[in-house]
Amino acid sequence: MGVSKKHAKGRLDKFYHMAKEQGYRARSAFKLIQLNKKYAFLEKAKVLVDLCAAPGGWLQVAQKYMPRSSIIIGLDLAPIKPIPGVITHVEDITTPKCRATLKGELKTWKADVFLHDGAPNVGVSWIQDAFTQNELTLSSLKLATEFLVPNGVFVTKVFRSKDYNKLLWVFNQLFDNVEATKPTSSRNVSAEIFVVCRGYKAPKKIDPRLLDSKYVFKEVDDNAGDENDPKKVKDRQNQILNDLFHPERHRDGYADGATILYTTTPVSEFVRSSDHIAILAKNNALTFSNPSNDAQIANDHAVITTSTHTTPQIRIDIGDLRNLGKKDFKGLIKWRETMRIVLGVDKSKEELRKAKEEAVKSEAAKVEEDKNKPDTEESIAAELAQQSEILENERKKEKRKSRERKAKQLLRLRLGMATPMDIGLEAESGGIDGLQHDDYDDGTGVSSRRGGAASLFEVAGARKARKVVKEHGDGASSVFSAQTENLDSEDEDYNSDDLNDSDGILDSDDETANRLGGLENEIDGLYSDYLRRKGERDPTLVVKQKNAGKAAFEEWYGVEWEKKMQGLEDESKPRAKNSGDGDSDSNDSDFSWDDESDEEERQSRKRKNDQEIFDSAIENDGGLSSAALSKKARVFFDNPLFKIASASSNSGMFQKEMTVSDLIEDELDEDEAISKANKNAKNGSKEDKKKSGKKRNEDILSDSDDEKDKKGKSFEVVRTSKADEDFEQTNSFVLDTAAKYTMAQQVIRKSGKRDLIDDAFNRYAFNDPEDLPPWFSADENRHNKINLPVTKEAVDLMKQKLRAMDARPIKKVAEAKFRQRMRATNRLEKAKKKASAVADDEDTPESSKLKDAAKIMAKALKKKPKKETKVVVARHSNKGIKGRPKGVKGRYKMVDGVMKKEMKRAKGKEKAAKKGKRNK
Ligand SMILES: C[S@@+](CC[C@H](N)C(=O)[O-])C[C@H]1O[C@@H](n2cnc3c(N)ncnc32)[C@H](O)[C@@H]1O
Repeated sequence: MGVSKKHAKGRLDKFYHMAKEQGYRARSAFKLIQLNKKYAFLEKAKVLVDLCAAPGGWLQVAQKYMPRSSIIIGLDLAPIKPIPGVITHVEDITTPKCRATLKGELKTWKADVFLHDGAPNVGVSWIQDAFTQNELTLSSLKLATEFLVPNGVFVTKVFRSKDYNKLLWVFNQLFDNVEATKPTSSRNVSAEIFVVCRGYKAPKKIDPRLLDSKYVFKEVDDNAGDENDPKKVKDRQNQILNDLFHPERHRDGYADGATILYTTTPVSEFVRSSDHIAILAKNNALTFSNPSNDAQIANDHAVITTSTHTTPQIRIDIGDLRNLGKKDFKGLIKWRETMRIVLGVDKSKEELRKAKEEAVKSEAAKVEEDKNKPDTEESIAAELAQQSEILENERKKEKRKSRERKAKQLLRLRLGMATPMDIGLEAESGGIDGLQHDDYDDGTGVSSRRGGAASLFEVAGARKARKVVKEHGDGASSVFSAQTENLDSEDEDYNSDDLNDSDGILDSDDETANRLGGLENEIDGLYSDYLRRKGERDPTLVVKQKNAGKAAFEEWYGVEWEKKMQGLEDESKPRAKNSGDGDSDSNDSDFSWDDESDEEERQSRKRKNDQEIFDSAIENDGGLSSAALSKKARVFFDNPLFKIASASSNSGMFQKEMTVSDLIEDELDEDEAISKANKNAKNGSKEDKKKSGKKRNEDILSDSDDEKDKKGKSFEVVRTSKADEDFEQTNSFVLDTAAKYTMAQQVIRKSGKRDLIDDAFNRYAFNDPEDLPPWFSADENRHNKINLPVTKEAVDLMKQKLRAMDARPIKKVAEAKFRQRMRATNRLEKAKKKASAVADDEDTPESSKLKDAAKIMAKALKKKPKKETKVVVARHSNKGIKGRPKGVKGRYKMVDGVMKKEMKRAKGKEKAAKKGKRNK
């Protein structure tokens, strides 16, 4: 069969491979095998005629299954390669010549079986274009009726269509038993079906109309009259396309009206027709034939054949439309579009573009022409109105933008992010364009670029700025109020253009002041809330702030302190000025967000300022009232412990005015005292040690009054009498050192409290072993072992890992094992393939199939015996030779006599050892 590989590729299925394996020329061989399996007509047949037999798959099957020395004749349009015991002829089965050839071969014989597997196809000269598939079937039946023995078998391929039933009816007239069947080897997507007609009636006379296609089939064109309805044409095209791309829809047969006849259409028609999809669907092939000798078709074909776009692939595709895939169809449709351009039916893209350009040009020329026409009064008025509207819109837009800018600027001013001087200058220069609104945090009113701690002072700065604005007199305040007004009207104006008209109206001064005050309070309130929330959310903030030099300011003394500080700060201002620190006033106002190099300097100045404020606050207060404390701090200091402590000390919470530097010094002193005490405890006599052991804590905490005076520090003497020791030890916790202060801070946090307790256990509390009770020492000796900073589980895990690492085979061994496994897998795969080929072999009986497959698998699984290495002693003729010794096949190893003896001895020892083991 002349089918190109490309077209056959879709058929490379199981039966294709099986046919290849078993030496059949066509996969269709399995169709006959399966039909014969069902109806067993080959084994009994002596004479068989195969019509449309090329390439000869069915002939091979017939030759295999029919008794020896049977007569097998094959006919086809295409030549068939010789098959032993098979006669073949190149014949067209529809011609009388074929009939004569057959008669000449059969002579007086009649055939027991007639086979027909004909299908019109490309690759041979299709002289009978007008013949259809089922007409071919009728032709084969005609031959069969002439040469078939009574009771003979006729097997034919039929395509399911509306003609199918008509054919069946004809078969039933001539045969006793007619059965249609579809072997599994026949593709589901194919509409072919096989009809096995048995028991030929061999009537003496057959009505010629029974075998005449004109009478048997009658074509009805269901689509007649639809051509003028574009919707129907489109729908039909879609339907056809769908069918083309989804052939599996035809599993149950083609719909009525769809043709399966071998039809062709001239290529020219396909290219020119608008119903090209239908042409693709209807026809088996497009040809360059011109039956009506039409001049245009001839011309088109000449152009198309010579065109470079008509590639060999396109020629193959148009020659066999039935075998095309979706991609091929798309390719053909694209090719058609190109051909239409080549033939001048459609315009190319370039031409279309040019046409479009032309159209645009002519339109522009028309507009130009209109322009040059003298203006009428109405057109001038309309144009004027249009222009003024545009101008008005632009003006409004500009106004809105400037209002927004001003509002933002004001907000910056209030948050201390800009100075009134800036505003004054910028206002004078007609706007503040350099401001970036990224610098805002709308939610809290606090700049996103500054840390929370610094913000407190920035709010103060903002207030200061406000003050300055007020003091600045009319000019500055008017700018300020103008901006305030704009900020107030911001909500209304931001989104509404309709309110733009009120832009220029300013409120009175009173209203401005009221609004300003309200806004100010609002911002203050928001900021206080923000600080409080932040403090509550982040317990570590206290420590952070302390580290930043703020000395737990807000957390310990509450936000109320902010106000106090504000007052102090305001007070300190003139002082700073008086002291000649000319920059101090401009500290805040000079700061610019963009000038980051000044940030550090500013921070250090701020810290200094804070320290001053903090110190003076302590000076003024001499302690802190509970009202001034934050909620957390208040809860902490409400503990009766502090009340007792403060009552006993009678000096408020801080017994002396302590500055941050004092606290640090205290801490250093305390450390000194501890180390001193430890030294004494170590170096002194036993007695001293005892004393120091008992009194060490006292010493550390109380220190001598003299020393106290010397240092000028007021350390509290904690213990007054032995009886009070316990009570005082627990109740006299006074925040008089930095260490205690830190501890107090730690107590606030839950985890900190826990850590504090844990850390309080001190194994060095007793330095002298004699201080310890004997049971403690014994216990200590028993349990005091080195405590590794790793858990037992972690060590065990590591041990396991190391063990696993040790157990891993070395690389070479692993590789060898892998190679071994791969070889085994490959062997098994091969065996599986062989076994499945055996299982699929239709010719082998089931019982032997199973045995064969089992044998193959067993062979594959069997371990190959290790090749033995022959030991050859290098003596006599083998002495000193190079290469393989004579008469030795396979693997060998040359050894000298001594080596052989040694090997023997080693083997003997091994054996003896084994024996000994067994005897034991
Ligand atoms: C599907 S193939 C047959 C395959 C065949 N049964 C085998 O097993 O090898 C169909 C064959 O019908 C042949 N054919 C189609 N029309 C024919 C005709 N009018 N005369 C003879 N052979 C024809 C084609 O040449 C083609 O080789």
